[in-house]
Amino acid sequence: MTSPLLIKGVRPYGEGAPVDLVVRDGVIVAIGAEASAADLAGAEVLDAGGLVALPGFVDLHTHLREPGREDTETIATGSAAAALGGYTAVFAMANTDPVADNAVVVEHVWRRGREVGLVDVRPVGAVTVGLKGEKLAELGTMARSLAGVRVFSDDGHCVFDPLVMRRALEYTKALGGVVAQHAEEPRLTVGAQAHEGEVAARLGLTGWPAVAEESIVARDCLLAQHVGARLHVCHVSTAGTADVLRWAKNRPAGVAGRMAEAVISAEVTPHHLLLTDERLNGYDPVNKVNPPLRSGGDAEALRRALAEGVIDCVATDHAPHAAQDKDCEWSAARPGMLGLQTALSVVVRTMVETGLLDWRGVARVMSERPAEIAGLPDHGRPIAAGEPANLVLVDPDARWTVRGAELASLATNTPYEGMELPARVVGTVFHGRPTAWDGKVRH
Ligand SMILES: NC(=O)N[C@@H](CC(=O)O)C(=O)O
Repeated sequence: MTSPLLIKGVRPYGEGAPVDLVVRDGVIVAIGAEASAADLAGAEVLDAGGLVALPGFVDLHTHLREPGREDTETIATGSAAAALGGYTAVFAMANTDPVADNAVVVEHVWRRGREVGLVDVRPVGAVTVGLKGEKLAELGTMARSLAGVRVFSDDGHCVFDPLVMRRALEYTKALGGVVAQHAEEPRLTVGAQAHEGEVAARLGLTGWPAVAEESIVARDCLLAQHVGARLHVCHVSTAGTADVLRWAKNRPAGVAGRMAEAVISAEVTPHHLLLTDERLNGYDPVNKVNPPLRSGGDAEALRRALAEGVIDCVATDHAPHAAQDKDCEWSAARPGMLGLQTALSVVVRTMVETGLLDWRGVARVMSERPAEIAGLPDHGRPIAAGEPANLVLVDPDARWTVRGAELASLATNTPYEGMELPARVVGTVFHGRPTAWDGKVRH
C-alpha cells in the first residue's frame, strides 16, 4: 500500500463548492466530507484551493521521436512535456526510425514509457510496412504484443490506396482496433507548401487544397461504413471535412453495407482551432505544419464542429523538430509544431472564452472521448469514488507567456512563442501519484 494523497479544495469540472479528494493505491477513495481520519493517516497533501479538477487528458496524436530522432524528443522528455501539459496518456505515432510497424519497435516504446513512468505511453502501430502505403504491417502481431496496440496509423502519410485502406479497416475491426487516417490525397498535394488560397497565392507557395483532405475523408467514411469498421480521422483542418463528417455520422442506418457496426470519430489540433494562414506572411517556418494552417472561416467551422461533437476530440499532433529543420527557408523546413504544454490553454482561449464549451465540455474533448476512441479503460473516467485517480488540476484564472526554451521538450518549435495564454495546468496525477506540480515534473 502506498501512502494516500489528499487533494484539498478542488472543484471537479469547475462546478459546485470546493471538495477534498482522497486517493489511495491509484484510486479515488473518497470525495469531500466522506474522508475519514483513517483515510488520511500519513497522507501527502496537495493544496489545490481554487483549482478545477478534470480527468487527466489523453492525447491520441503525439510524436515522441524515439527511436531515431532522440535529438528532437525522447520518450522521457516527451513524457515530461505531457505530464506538465496535464496528460495522463499519450499515443506515440509510428513515424519513428525504424518505423513502429512491428512488435519489436512497439514493445520498445511501450517498455520505455513504463520505465519513465510519467504518463501512459501507448504506441500506435503503422498500418503499412515502412509507412509506404503498399503492404499491410503485422497488425495482429502488434495487437497481440505486450504493447497491446489498438490504434493503427501511417500518420505523416495517407493510406491512399483504397484497397489497402479497405483491408486495413477489415483487419483492425477483427482486432478490435481503429485506423487513424492522415487524410491527404497525395496526387493533389505534390509540392504543397501552404493552404491553397489567397495567402499562398500572394506568397508564391504551392497550395495544399482543402479537397485533398475532404475527398479522402469522404472515401474513408464510405469504406468504414461499407465494412462496418472503426475509422478515426486525424487532424481535421477544413470546414468541408467537418461537413463530410456531419453527413457521414448522420446517415440513416442501413444505407451502407455494415453501417450499424461502423464508428467514425475525428480529432482537431489546438493550432487549427486558433491559428490561420495569415500567420504565414513573415515566412517563419515555425508556422509550417501538415495539414497546413487554413483560413479563418475554416478555424471557425472547426470550433463549431468540436462544440457540436461532429469532431469528437482535441489531439495535439505534438511534432518536435530540430532547430536546423526549422531555422531555414520555408520550402526546406519540416512541417510540425509543439503542442503538449500549450494544448489546454489554446482550448480555453478558443472554446471556453468563446462560450463554446464549459469545463465539462473540455473534459469531454480532451479526456473522455479520446479515451473511449482508443479503448483506454483507466482514463477519461468520471471524478468519483472508486474511479482511477488520473487527474489534471487547472488554474482557470492564470495567465502565462509561452517561451519555447522553457518547455520540457528538447525542441523549441512552438508557434505561440511570446504569446500570453489563459489557464495553466498546476498539477497532474497519474495512477494516484503526482507527476507534475507547479511547473515541475515529479518522478
Ligand atoms: N504534422 C506535421 O506537420 N508533422 C508530422 C508528420 C506529418 O503529418 O507530416 C511530423 O511527424 O513531424
